[in-house]
Amino acid sequence: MRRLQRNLSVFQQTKILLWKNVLIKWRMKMQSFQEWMLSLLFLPLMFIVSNFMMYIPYPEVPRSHLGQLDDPAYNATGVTIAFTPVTAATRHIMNTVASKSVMTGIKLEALETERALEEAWILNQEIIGVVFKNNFSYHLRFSAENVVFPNENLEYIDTCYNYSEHYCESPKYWYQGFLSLQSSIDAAIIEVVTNHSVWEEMRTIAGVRAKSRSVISSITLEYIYFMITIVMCFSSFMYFLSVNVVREKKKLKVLMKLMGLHDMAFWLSWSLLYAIYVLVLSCLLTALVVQESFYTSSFSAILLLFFLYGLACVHLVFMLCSLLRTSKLVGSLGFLITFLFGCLSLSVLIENLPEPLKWFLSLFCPFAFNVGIAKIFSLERYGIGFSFSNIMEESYFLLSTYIILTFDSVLYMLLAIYFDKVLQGKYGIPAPPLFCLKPSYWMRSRRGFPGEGHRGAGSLEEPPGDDVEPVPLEFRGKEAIRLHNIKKTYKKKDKKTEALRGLSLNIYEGQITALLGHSGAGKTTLLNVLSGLTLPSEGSATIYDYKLSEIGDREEIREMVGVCPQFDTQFEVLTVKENLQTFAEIKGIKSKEVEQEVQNILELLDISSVQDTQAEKLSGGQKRKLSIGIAMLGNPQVLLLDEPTAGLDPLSRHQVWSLLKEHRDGRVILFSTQFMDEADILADRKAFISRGRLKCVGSSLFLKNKWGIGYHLRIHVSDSCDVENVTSLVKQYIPSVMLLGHGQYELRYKLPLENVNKFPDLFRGLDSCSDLGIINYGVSMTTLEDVFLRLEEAAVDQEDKCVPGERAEGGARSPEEMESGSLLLSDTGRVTVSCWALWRQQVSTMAWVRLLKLKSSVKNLLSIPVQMSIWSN
Ligand SMILES: Nc1ncnc2c1ncn2[C@@H]1O[C@H](COP(=O)(O)OP(=O)(O)OP(=O)(O)O)[C@@H](O)[C@H]1O
Repeated sequence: MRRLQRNLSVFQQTKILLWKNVLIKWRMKMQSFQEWMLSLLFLPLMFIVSNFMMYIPYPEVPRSHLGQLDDPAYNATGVTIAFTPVTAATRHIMNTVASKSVMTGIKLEALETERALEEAWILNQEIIGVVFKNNFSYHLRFSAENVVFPNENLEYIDTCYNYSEHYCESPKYWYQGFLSLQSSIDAAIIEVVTNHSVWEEMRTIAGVRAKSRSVISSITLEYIYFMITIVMCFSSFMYFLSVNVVREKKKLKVLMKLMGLHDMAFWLSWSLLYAIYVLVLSCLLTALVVQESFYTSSFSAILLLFFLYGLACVHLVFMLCSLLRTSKLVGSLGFLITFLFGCLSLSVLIENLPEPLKWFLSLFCPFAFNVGIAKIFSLERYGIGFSFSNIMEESYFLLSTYIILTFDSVLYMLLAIYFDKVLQGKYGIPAPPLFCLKPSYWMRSRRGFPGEGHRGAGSLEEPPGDDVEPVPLEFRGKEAIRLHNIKKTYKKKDKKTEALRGLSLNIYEGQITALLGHSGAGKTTLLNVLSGLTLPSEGSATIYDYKLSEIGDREEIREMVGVCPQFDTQFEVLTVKENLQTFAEIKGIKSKEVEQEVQNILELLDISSVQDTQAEKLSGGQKRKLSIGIAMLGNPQVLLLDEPTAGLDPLSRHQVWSLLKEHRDGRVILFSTQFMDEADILADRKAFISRGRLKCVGSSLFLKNKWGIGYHLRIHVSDSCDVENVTSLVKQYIPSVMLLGHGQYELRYKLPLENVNKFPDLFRGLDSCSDLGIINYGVSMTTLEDVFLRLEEAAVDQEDKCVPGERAEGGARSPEEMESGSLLLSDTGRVTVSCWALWRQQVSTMAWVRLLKLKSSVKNLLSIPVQMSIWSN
């Protein structure tokens, strides 16, 4: 066995997969083109949105005279002013205000604390509060509806309903008494401190509203369009990424994992490729927004914000891919999350959200990103802009946006790896929810490789019985795979399928073992258990004493096993050679040996001529050969092949047989097949499985003897032959002969096994009676196919006895049944419905199919909380 590089680092595997991803992207030019076209569409869209205001004719609010401070129409009269704290100075100031201000009929209330002031306000909401910080500075506390509502994003921007001056917000300060009170307190302080009265000057203060275009409705609208558009800028990447990742994850990732792929490498390779995509698009977007909207901000600071957001979106897709099974679901949910949380983030434009809620919502990257964008808008209004130079001062908030987006990215990635490990896919063994707390996960067992002095410690004996042929002495102690009472039950709602029902078997090093059985017997399930694609429901299985049930041991097993699954697994757009190179490197074959190993496999399987053909363009047989080649990379110690020659032409089958025979010494080869001749020629040991149980195991000779049907005699005869005469002749030598049937020119007899010694006399007799019309004859031994049919018959009989009146699913049917079944088929191939009815039928059928698919998608979505609740229990 070729010694593979153990513990190939995540970095090395990522590099291999990244290169593969780049190749795939390059080959799928059409998809890449669409992806980029859709992404680049955002540039003109952003341009239009950024200039949106220029296309909407918003009327201006004109400059207007509000009035004079001593005009009683604009002055609050008879108000209650509560002030705090109460000192001699504050009391003096407030008394001066009450006696000299333009405001008339003021009632003063002195309160000890600000808290008392708030409580008084709850009882009487007409109260205006004055909170002195010292003798010269104070806060005015007005009811929210009497002043402009403060907002960190929109402060200093006037809000005017209907653009009419009367409905603007800022004059509230004038009309609701804020300015008169402020001026009065200022005048009182000046008088108290300087002993100089300014009350007369104060009366002449006039209010003027400046001409402006800034109205909240239009500004908010502009922001809303901008923020919703920009938050969706990576949507097209998200969609195409989900399609690629889900497709690869479904089939190829399982196979790559069987070869020792680190989860992290798989995700990182996609992440790195898309990081480049995100970077390019971020540069273009930044160039645009810096030009059109964020004039004073720096290019690099905005670029980093876009980049971190793009990366978080990519990792969000990874997390969804781990949770959901179809790319449509992932794409739709990704879009929904981006849109919903993008919209939700608009709330920061209007409300000051509580900090904990803001932090929580920031766990969703679109929200965190848009909060950052809103903050940049607010900085832009001050003319400060966002840059690295002011990140610790004015833009410190943006620093937290960077940190949150990075945190989100890492969190999504870790969750993607976690869900990928613990959620049950079609293939693969889910890890327990707390797998990372188990020491076996972190510590790999080191019991040495086969051939390092390790051999069969604590071996289980081959299950005894008449149906199991003892192995020759030289194989004793060479048990490489031990299966003990393996059961596998698939449960779906109330339906239970027992694929394996307590199967015990030893498989030996140096032998080729075939698994035979009817369709649905459990061969694939058994190979899946051994490959680590599924866990048995009961029983134990070991490969060279490494237990399949232990996570740590499974890692060791992966290094010595080569698997060819029933389905073909290749990267469709990569060529045969590139596929082999990729898998060879993932397996850990040293880089400088990869080329030689790939050439070797290409030659051994005779596929050198198609080495530069993309896998999707190969014939079924060529794809199968490639699958075998992938399994044989690195010359693994144990080869598990599920129907390796299905779809191969006779010549290719013989090539594969020779190849496997050449590799038999010192290795374990286990394969399943439907072809009895293949098992007969290739396998040293055949294991018949029927309905999940081992029926018998041994060499061809053992099986034929055990289930001995004897020999078949075929006599070719002429037209003049009389069947009776020939049969009597044969009976003279072998009385128990049985006529199986006859055609016009052929008679078929069954000769019992125990009469072999009489065969020479029989042959002599047949030779001497050519006058009976005998042209020639031949004898053939029982084939493995006969054994198979016999075993199946016996299994059906047994099943019938066990469950009267009930036949197991997938069981063999009698010829009579088959005949009656065939009557169900239409006797002609004619279409029996009219054109219009056929169209209706097809439409309703397709609609039904769509509905079923939708149902399965919904089920998939709903299964997530169920899985979660199972863990929590
Ligand atoms: N994922 C699954 N869920 C439910 N039942 C399954 C699943 N996989 C296999 N089965 C059932 O388990 C039984 C054994 O299937 P298996 O694929 O192991 O048979 P097989 O001997 O390999 O058949 P074939 O030669 O046709 O591939 C069948 O009845 C099958 O329907």
